[in-house]
Amino acid sequence: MTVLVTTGVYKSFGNHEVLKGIDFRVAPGEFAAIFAPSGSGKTTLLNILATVLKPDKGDVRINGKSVLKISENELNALRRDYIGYAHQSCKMVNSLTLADNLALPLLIKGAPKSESVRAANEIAGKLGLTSRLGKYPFQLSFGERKRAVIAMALCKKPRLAIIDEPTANLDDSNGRVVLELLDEFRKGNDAAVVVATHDERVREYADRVYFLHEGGLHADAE
Ligand SMILES: Nc1ncnc2c1ncn2[C@@H]1O[C@H](COP(=O)(O)OP(=O)(O)OP(=O)(O)O)[C@@H](O)[C@H]1O
Repeated sequence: MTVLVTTGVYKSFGNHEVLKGIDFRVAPGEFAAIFAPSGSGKTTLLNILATVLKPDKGDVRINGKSVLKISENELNALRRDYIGYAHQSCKMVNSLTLADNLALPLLIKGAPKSESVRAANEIAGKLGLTSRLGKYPFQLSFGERKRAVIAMALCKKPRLAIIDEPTANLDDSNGRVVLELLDEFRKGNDAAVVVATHDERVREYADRVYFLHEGGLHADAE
């Protein structure tokens, strides 16, 4: 049983072939780490896994269905209910407080307001953001925004969480808090977690480690 499977995924921009036949899979409860040097196509790959970018060739199957063959409505439902994606750009809604940003994914999923607020408060507590809940995104540090977008990705309890550089912009101790939370999340929810990272500490948590190099995804030889 798998949450996500890609087969033979290719992606080019102009004549620059960035991904050259990516085969990847992740199962429920599994933590997969992709080590990727800057410019190797990490964001391109994560965007494809999260369904926000289409490959030129190959297939991406999520929850048993090819995301290239389902309707736009089904795709939106998949993104809303099944996938939590923390993109490296740390996008938040600038006109909403941190508390409202955190509650938003659950409200969009259709959860009652009380449940959304409770879940937002809970995850803010776990990530040391409680004192920042009333602040707007522009009032947050890079590290706080990083933790906020991870919280937004996880608070709706997706079956598939895709987190770009979970520990970037974080000090050692906050980085460790985030990695522990991701580990607890996948174990507690039988969810698949996929991260792209440069942080060697991620190896302690990952079931599978890959390298993205020259357009190919290679399993760790260790
Ligand atoms: N929309 C686009 N149009 C043209 N070229 C693009 C586009 N998106 C990415 N690229 C190119 O594809 C290559 C891989 O980009 P990508 O953003 O996936 O790299 P990355 O590994 O995430 O890098 P970084 O870690 O520095 O963000 C780069 O050479 C980039 O310039």
